[in-house]
Amino acid sequence: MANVLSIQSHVAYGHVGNASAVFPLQRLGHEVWPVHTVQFSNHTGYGSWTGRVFDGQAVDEVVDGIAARGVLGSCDAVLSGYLGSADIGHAVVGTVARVREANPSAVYCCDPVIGDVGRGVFVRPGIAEFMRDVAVPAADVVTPNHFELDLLTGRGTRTLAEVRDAVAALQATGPRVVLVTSLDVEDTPEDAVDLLAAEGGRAWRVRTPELGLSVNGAGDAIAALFLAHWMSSGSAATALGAAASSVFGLLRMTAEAGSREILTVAAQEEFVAPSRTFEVVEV
Ligand SMILES: Nc1ncnc2c1ncn2[C@@H]1O[C@H](COP(=O)(O)OP(=O)(O)O)[C@@H](O)[C@H]1O
Ligand SMILES: Cc1ncc(COP(=O)(O)O)c(C=O)c1O
Ligand SMILES: [Mg+2]
Repeated sequence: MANVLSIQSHVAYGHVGNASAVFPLQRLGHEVWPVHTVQFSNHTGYGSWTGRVFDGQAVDEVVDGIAARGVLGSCDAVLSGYLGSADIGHAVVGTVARVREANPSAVYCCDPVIGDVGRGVFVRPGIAEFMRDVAVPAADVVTPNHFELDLLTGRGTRTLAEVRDAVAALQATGPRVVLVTSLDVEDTPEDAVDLLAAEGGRAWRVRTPELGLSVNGAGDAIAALFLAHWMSSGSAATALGAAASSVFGLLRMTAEAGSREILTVAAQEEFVAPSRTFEVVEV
């Protein structure tokens, strides 16, 4: 079981950021040390929300307090997501350096939350550049969606071969492991969603049905699950299959209930024993 320092947004109502990532990790038996980059009433997909964006100092203060407990050396992973500001991003990367100093085998998983197909870029100016130039190069594992992969690599990938090239280009900047979510390439069927994971010059794909819903927070859940399964199995292929199957189960229940928020709590069995598992194919 791992100790995961999860530095992400928090919402009071609903499930994005830490409010999406923390519980699945706990349900799998991991300890999570959540540090919040923002505290909002609800996710920004609603168009209006209250609450505030914290700053780098606010993140540093909490990490200082954790360090004062003498436990940074037992931190196995840092997970980061929605940042709020580039200043917070610098605090995250500074925290990663502190954790690695205390535990050289700790890993950093960066979910480079920038935007999405359709919605475009939904973070503040400067965040995309910060992700590309600072956070992603510092990471061991990154989990962009297809839109973010293209943006980070300055490409417009349409085929699996182009995606693999872009993933290799991203790996050349630092991260060993890449998970691309919501992959939509030329041979992706209309009614399907692809995901691709790459590690050590190899890549694997999983294909699930596309569900008739559009939700926020699925990316935050899949990044957390992928990291947890990658740490426990040591295999990107295994982690891909497990994370994709769990998130599919979560979203299938969400779609059946017609809920605007993902059913993180009600669908908790899906994190432990997905009701449907999908084949992992090397590509
Ligand atoms: N409408 C959907 N139907 C099926 N699976 C989905 C759907 N939306 C999200 N997912 C699953 O959740 C994963 C993460 O969602 P995604 O939208 O890519 O994350 P993000 O919110 O970071 O953009 C996708 O790769 C896919 O496996
Ligand atoms: C506060 C906050 N955090 C995180 C996210 C990321 O959500 P997703 O997992 O859908 O990328 C969003 C997206 O709306 C958000 O508003
Ligand atoms: Mg995302």
